Amino acid sequence: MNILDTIIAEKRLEVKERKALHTIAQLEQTDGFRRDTFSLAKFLLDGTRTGIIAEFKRRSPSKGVINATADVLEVTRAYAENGASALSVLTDEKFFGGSTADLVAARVNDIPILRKDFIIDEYQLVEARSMGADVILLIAACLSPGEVRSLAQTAYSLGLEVLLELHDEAELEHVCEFTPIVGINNRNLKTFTVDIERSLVMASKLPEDTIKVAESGIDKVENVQLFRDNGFRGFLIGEHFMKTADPARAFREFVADLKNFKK
Ligand SMILES: O=C(O)c1ccccc1NCC(=O)[C@H](O)[C@H](O)COP(=O)(O)O
Repeated sequence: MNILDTIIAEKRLEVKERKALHTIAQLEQTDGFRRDTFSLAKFLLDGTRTGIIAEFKRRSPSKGVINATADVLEVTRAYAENGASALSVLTDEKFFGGSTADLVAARVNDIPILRKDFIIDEYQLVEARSMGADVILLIAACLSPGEVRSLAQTAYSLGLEVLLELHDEAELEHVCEFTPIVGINNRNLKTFTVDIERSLVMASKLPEDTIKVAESGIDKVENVQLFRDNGFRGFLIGEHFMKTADPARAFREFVADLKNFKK
């Protein structure tokens, strides 16, 4: 069993437990359902921001503890105020040290928030809306094409957008009319190897009007520029900021370098 299989097996148990705590009807009564959601597609396409989807990630299966002390409010505010197009907030506790509370805290920011978790059940979509998310992640490596289609359609009916994550050519069959935003994960989630070229290889294989997002292993402004040159509008970056003692500062410096690089 690889790490992704382990995470999904745990997630099935977790979702079962969470369903016993709150019914869907109860979640639908929460504040999250009374707000208008922000559109990730619009924020990525409008060109006034960096395209960076800045991630708040405390730890990961591949790296262990990344940052044990970072404050979610301070870091996500700095991301939002300095040009992030969206936030990605881990809500998985067991493997990433995230929580619902982290996403709720980040909701003070007026930019789209991706609930970064392992979505396998419609109940998690209702939870995502309830906690204040605007976008959910669907990972092709742990869902069938039919499951992606069904979950994505339900997400849109709840006012949520979808970031569909692919890694290789075999997963292209997961793309459907409900997944206009597609991320290419440069990290193989089964082996943890990172190959920044993955996004480039996959770019030309996606439908032409896809809003393309490069994910993982991005630690240089040169990477972002190369992805931009190849038609990418979004860049999901976590560890490069979170591994430092001051992720807010690391983000500001990265954005400044990116602006200078363009000149
Ligand atoms: O990062 C891991 O170890 C991992 C393991 C299993 C499933 C998912 C995993 N990571 C999720 C991601 O791909 C990243 O959090 C995201 O793309 C940001 O990547 P990075 O900039 O390299 O932190």
